Amino acid sequence: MSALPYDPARLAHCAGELIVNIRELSERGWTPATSSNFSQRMDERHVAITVSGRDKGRLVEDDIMVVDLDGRPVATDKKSSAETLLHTQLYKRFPETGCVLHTHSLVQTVASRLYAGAGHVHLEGYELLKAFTGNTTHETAIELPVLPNSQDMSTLAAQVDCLLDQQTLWGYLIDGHGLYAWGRDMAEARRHLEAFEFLLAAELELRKLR
Ligand SMILES: CSCCC(=O)C(=O)COP(=O)(O)O
Ligand SMILES: [Zn+2]
Repeated sequence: MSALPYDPARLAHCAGELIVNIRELSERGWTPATSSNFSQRMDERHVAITVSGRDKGRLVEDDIMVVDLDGRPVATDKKSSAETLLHTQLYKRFPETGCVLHTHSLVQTVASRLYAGAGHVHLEGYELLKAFTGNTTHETAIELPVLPNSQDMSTLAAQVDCLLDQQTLWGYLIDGHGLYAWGRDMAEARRHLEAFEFLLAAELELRKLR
């Protein structure tokens, strides 16, 4: 009988799924220099999340820890991601959210710089917009928000909350920093992350050609 407030088998399952997926994203160069962080919901009150400062391409099971929905470590003295609050705010707000992925690819970072002034990236007319849950046609548009960066996670989380009050979102950029994307499970969050990456790359390519 475990004295832990969560199911350790569920943590092991989440850690396994996170590590495999993070390694694949890392191999694409999306997690340079220990950047990026990742999480999965374990149950109504617990989230499995990456430990802060680890090389995300070389994670082992011990690099995944548990926090509650307020971002407090549970039954561990490990330090969770510096950006834990940006994950837990989504789990707290949306019971259906099952996975949050944050990466620092070159495309995401360059796009965040170029579109910070506008405050969003307008993505329209692409077949790949159908990768976002809820979209059934290319004849649609998405405004991907670009938030000013901050070392104060409460400031950033408040800005995200403001956006979520106004619109349905599957992701946002932070200026000079990277991309957050999420979904109901790993497969959906990854599809959203990969779609944003592709669409941002397409927009950057078009800007070069125009
Ligand atoms: C060296 S990257 C700076 C921090 C960051 O943006 C990031 O994504 C990684 O932080 P963590 O604490 O989750 O390792
Ligand atoms: Zn980051």
